Amino acid sequence: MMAEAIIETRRLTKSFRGFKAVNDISIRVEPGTIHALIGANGAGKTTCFNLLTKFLEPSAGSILYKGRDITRLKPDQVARLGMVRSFQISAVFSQLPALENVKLALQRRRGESYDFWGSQRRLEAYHERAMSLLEEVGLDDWADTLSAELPYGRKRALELATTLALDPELMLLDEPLAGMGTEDVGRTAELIRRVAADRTVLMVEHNLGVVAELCDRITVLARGEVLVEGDYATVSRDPRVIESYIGGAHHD
Ligand SMILES: Nc1ncnc2c1ncn2[C@@H]1O[C@H](COP(=O)(O)OP(=O)(O)OP(=O)(O)O)[C@@H](O)[C@H]1O
Repeated sequence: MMAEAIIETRRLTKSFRGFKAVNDISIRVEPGTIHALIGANGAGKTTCFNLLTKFLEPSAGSILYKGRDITRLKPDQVARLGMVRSFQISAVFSQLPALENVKLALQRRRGESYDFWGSQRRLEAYHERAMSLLEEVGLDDWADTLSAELPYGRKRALELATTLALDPELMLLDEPLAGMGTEDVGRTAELIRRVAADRTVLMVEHNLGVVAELCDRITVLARGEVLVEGDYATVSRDPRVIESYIGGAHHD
């Protein structure tokens, strides 16, 4: 018997005025894996991701999180179940230092109110944990730097730290390497590998080199449907995948 998927879609469909951007997609993400959704431009990756993270309502089909039907839940409800989308839910306050942002995220996880004027003492309780999260993402030397002043790659690392503060079981990363230079790509990929050691990661990513390096399993989408699924070696030599990338307007 197969292990229970951490997240699973069953015949998931999303139509926009009759056009099926996601058409009858059934995907299973196994716990403890790094799983990528890839595909040429317009394949339906973002739509699928937005359905999973509850930013869009499906037209048909269902989504199960650890066997529980979450199709009709709201993003904050699924976040509380342990499924957190990075770079969206974890908004970073640019005028606060990196450390304060992580403390606020820790506070939010506890469901405490958003009172950062009066709650200095309460935030201090999170100091140690926040520092260790910054360390985890390689930002310990940047703790006092205003978030706005962090270099781009470091900003993404901070966003990852604020996501980790919510202690997710499943992290959903939307193009985590987009817009990064080579050095940041290497460091961030390493970071994703590290944070994935004791959780599951599902990501949409265009950088196939990194997908090859990082991901245990890859789902290739084309025209809103699952084209192929498997490890990188399997999907990368599949003629349908090659055709879809060459035939499709992929320009990343
Ligand atoms: N809100 C919307 N209304 C109408 N059509 C949409 C909407 N969102 C997406 N689409 C269409 O659905 C298809 C899939 O789009 P989607 O953004 O999911 O693809 P993608 O694989 O993420 O592409 P990219 O790599 O370019 O981001 C595209 O043809 C797009 O034009």
